[in-house]
Amino acid sequence: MAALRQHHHQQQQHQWAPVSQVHQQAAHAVGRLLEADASRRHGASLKSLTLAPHVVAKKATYAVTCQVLKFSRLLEQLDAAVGLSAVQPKLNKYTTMVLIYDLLRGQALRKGQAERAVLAAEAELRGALDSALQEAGAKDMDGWLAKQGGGGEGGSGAAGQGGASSGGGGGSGGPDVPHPRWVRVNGLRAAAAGGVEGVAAQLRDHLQAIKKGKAESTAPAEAAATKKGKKSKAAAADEEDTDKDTTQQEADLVQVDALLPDLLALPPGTALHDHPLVASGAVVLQSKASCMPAHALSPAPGWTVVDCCAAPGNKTTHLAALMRNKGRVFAFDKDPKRLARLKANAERTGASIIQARLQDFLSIDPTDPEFSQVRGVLLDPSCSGSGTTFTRLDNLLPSHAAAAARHRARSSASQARAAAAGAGATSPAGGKRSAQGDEEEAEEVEADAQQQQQQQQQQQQQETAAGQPQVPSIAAVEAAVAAEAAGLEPETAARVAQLARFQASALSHALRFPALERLVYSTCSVHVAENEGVVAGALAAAAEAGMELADPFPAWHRRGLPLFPGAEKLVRTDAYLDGTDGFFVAVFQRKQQAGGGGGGGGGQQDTQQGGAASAGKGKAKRAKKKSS
Ligand SMILES: C[S@@+](CC[C@H](N)C(=O)[O-])C[C@H]1O[C@@H](n2cnc3c(N)ncnc32)[C@H](O)[C@@H]1O
Repeated sequence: MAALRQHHHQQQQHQWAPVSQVHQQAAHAVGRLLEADASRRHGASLKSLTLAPHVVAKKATYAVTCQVLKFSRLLEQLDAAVGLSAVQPKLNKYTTMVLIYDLLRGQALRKGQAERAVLAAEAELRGALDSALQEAGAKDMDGWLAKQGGGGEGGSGAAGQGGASSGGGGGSGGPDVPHPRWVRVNGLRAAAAGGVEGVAAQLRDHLQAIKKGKAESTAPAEAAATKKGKKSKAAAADEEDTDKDTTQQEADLVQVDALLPDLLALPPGTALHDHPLVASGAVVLQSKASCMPAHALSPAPGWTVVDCCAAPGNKTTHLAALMRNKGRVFAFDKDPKRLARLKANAERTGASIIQARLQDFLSIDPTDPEFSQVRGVLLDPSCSGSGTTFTRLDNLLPSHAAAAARHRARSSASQARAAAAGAGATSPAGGKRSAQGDEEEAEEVEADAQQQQQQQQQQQQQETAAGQPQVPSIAAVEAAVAAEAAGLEPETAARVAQLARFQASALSHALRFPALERLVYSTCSVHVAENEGVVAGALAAAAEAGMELADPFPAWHRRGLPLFPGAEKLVRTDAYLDGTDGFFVAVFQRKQQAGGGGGGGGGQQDTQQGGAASAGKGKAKRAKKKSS
């Protein structure tokens, strides 16, 4: 502390120089993320803060931010122990954390007086680190992290930078296999590039050029040996085999997705933000999950479609592309900034049939004559975003570490109880609430929910066997939602419940378009409350409107939770297993009428849309008559 005070005194003689730009950017991102996390707000993601176009040295900024977040509690502890940000008024807390991290683990601190201020406290910081590690029973910082049970970076790799990084799971927070870089080929702009195949070929060339550049810079000795003709026969044979492998690898670099024909998978972490195909709108950086809803709606060219909560318009522009810019897409959003982004995206992607409207979707009247021809509706409302945790790297934030620790504690407590029960032991608490009361209560609710769900399923089976009509069971869904809420942080549970209420109102509103043939409801949430819960709540209204659930992707393997009949038609994706964000898609389509002909959109759905168009038209006419 004495050295620090002296340094601080000297500092006051000089003008304060700013910290280096990477440190500054990382500190800004760390501050935003930690503050949002502390107040349980769902703000900007780590990637959007560190890989945004205005960020310089994105890779370094991203890497430092990830590391500082992983060690944030330790870094805060060290800052508090030494009193760095307290003594140095111009060193804010987050800058200090970034600089301490770089001092202890990262690159040597050189630039700027802020860095020098931290350097002046190096001995004290190292002393504080030793004490903190000792207290945690860890040998080093990695050991400290392991003791916290965290550190998984979730396949971050060199995300967004440097070509074909393979990334890596690296801990408990993420899957072993990182997500591919998904890109959607935009048919409205990709013709000049040769369509899907042409774009794939260009992207392959791009990746190979990056690879070649890297290889040349990393293997000068090999290159020199080859030039001088020093290759042995064995080496030449090896090279031939390698060439064959390379051809295969080159083809594998960019693959057309098996489910969605306009989607390409590139190696994880491929940086394309500045690629000309992206700038021209021929390629849209959009994940596989996010591309599912437009395909699930599968609007035919000429349809009138409503995108209820549309901005920034990834799915809206996708709809326009599938409709080949024929027909009309009403795009509503109540956020002016986001709607401005939608308009810019529509412009860039050449989606000219979009009518962007700054309006609360719940305030529009679906029976207004203006909407009498609406045949397709896409509802992708605000949601908790819990399926994007992995992509957003939220697992690096303290609240997630705490939730994971609680989850582990719960699991080991129940294992211990199961073991005790197996040995015929009785609870030492003797029926009273133990210190783990809250955890146990949550487990009891969960067990209760499971029991109710089983009873419900048995009842349904009996009813089916007895030939009774199947009434969708809401009780099982309610039980699952309650069990889920019990396992969440109270603030998160309240937020999810509030979102689910909005989603339910939006869905019932969306079902009111008189000529509706097909409706897609989607979220990037993994919560039952926002997914199966919302759909189950709308089944009665949907049936009244003549709509029923349909399966948009019969070939897709992951389904809705089996909480009610028809849930097998719902589509889910799992961020840890499916190479894309956790996502949910439900499709309602107009019930087929006996003898009805083919309806509108094409796509992969399991049932024809026969009769839907004419039924819709009849309804639309009636609505028009009524309103005039
Ligand atoms: C999940 S985002 C939509 C993402 C969009 N579908 C895409 O793919 O780019 C949800 C959007 O709903 C908007 N929103 C929320 N409540 C709304 C309401 N009542 N009416 C219209 N838009 C709303 C938010 O402003 C936000 O832009």
